[in-house]
Amino acid sequence: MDAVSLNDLRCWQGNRPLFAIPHWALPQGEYGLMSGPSGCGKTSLLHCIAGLDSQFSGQLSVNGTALSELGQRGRDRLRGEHIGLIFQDFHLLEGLTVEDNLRLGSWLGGRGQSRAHAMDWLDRLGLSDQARHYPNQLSQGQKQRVAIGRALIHAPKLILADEPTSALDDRNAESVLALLFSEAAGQGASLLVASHDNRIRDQFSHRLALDAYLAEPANRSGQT
Ligand SMILES: Nc1ncnc2c1ncn2[C@@H]1O[C@H](COP(=O)(O)OP(=O)(O)OP(=O)(O)O)[C@@H](O)[C@H]1O
Repeated sequence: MDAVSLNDLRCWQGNRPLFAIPHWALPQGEYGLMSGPSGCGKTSLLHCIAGLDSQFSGQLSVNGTALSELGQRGRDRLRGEHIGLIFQDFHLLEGLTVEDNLRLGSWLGGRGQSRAHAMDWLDRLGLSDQARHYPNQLSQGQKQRVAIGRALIHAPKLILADEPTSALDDRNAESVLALLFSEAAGQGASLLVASHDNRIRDQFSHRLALDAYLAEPANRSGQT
């Protein structure tokens, strides 16, 4: 079974078609990179896969479940239980400490909100000293790590990461990517990263280049 399967998938923003993908799949347990220029629709597609956006037609399946057959509540449940989404702008809750952002992620994912579990994660993320800090007291790299921890603390089977390295220098980009790979491997999860960061391209064996499928100019075909 594939972690993500797209067939004859068309996505829109409002009335504007973004792209049409004849077929693409990410096998379970593997790592994929979705690339394409700014504004081509990478975030839109990640949000469709996560069940946050339903502006698509065709078939989009996550771990064998067709999203079009689920209502909003079913998509929310699928995301809560099986998907970890790392937003491009982190979306950390500014009024909560780092520790409480993680505990909230654990609770939303149905894993309770144990302090020990959150502290264990903060240790793995190298953020134990920042447990009582608020997001506005963190660097970009630290915020990225909190966002990763919050998305992964409930052990999702599919990890979706939106531009996780683009705002980071080489050293931080490398360490964030290493963290994503090691956590995905440790949890037996599949990983789909959306990025136009060419530094990370060669590290993925499965690639979806959205440039090949843009609605305008006319579609070309091709899976890289
Ligand atoms: N809420 C929205 N309302 C209207 N248009 C939107 C909205 N969100 C995105 N768009 C438009 O949809 C298109 C795709 O946006 P999207 O954010 O998915 O692209 P992207 O490839 O992720 O871009 P980037 O690499 O810059 O993050 C863009 O042209 C954008 O302007």
